[in-house]
Amino acid sequence: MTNQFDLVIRKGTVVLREEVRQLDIGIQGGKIAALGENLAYSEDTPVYDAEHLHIMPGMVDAHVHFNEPALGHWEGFATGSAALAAGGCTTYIDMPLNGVPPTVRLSALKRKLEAAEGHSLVDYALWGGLVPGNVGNLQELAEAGVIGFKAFMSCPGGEGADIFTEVDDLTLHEGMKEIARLGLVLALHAESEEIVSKLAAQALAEGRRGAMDFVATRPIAAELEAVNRALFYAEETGCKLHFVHISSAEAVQAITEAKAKGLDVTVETCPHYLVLTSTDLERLGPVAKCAPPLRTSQDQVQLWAALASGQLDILASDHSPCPAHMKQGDFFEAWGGISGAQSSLELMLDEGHLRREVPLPMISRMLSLEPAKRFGLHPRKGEIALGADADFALVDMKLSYSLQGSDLFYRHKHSPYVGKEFGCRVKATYLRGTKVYELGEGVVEKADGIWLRHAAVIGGEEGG
Ligand SMILES: NC(=O)N[C@H]1NC(=O)NC1=O
Ligand SMILES: [Zn+2]
Repeated sequence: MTNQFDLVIRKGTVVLREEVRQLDIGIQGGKIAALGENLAYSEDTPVYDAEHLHIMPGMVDAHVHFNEPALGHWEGFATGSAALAAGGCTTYIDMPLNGVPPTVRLSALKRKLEAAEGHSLVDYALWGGLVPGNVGNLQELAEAGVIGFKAFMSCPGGEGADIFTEVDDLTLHEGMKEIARLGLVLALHAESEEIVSKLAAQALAEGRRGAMDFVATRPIAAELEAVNRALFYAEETGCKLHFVHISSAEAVQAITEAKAKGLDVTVETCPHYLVLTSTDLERLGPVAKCAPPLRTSQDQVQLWAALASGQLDILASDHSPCPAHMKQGDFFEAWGGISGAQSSLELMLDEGHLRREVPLPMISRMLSLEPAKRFGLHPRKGEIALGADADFALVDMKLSYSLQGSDLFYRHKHSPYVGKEFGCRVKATYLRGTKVYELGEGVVEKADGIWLRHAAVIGGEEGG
């Protein structure tokens, strides 16, 4: 019997949840309709020959900052999602800050959705924000379809009168109670404002403005203190937590212990903490400035060990772009945020799998499955399985290249990875069975990405 498929991706090395197998993938109506060793299909079926390629689930990047509305000249949905498509990412979750207004009330969510609609090349979900004064707005945001809330425990920086501000402890506590009631996850940027602001003031007063001076103002202790404080409130309130961009094995350990105690908490790190160090910050300049900052190579070894032992749940880019001129000047004035989203999957395959032999299903779990599950996008997104969306990154694991600025699809073509040698490369990306990127051809023109709401809250319906 032959099946009728819209497309067959033939003989790729497919990264499944627990194993890697050479399989054909039959796609019908944008979904994975068949997975098998020798699928039968009619002669006129379009076929993509993937015999020398690995097929990963499209990355689900739970942490990007696209700057619309209002700051689209930093990065917009069109350019940001094009970069993601080129990097093998098929779903992203946009953070509630670095656009104006920040996504902290329903009217702002509507502005965000208007900016995104018709401009995103891949699918997206949205975070709402928790800030002082908006605990009463969380319910309307949850009902409208945000997948969770994000709060900062240290000052986020940014522009505009309607700025995203860090939470005080009371807001954090009250917010957690409300978010627990709503059943969603609170994502936290965990650095102690008390510690980092005082250290920064001291450094500036003493005229210390270099890379290492900046790093010293945001020590691991500041991360660990904030993590422990938040865990205390989580235990009090029953709120589910997700710690974004954790930079130290010490903080990962504290979170692991909290999990063992039964707290519902997950931890994310970003490729830049695994690939770059504070020495690279000195060498590269503010293009590699982020918060928490890059750590030492010894810290990085420990973070890899934490990853290898299965203590990390999610890998996300924390793509926080800005115009190039904002990455000039001294380390305290320059924008804090790395443009890296296009490279996340390649970085993890290259540095994690090719160089350190982390198994592919494990990498894929952190890039795709866990974020999809944690934020209500699974089973539609996150893995290569029957019935799921046909979202794939097709990767040539032997194609090495040196990343050039001209390869980048960002609005501003700077990244700390320009000049880096990669041992593998994304060859093509498929979103719901449609090719959205192919190496050499670039990205498609048509922006067919749709807004995804939280599956458990809305029943898996896409928005509109
Ligand atoms: N405002 C903002 O995007 N901040 C992000 N940048 C960064 O390096 N860490 C962050 O949390
Ligand atoms: Zn961020």
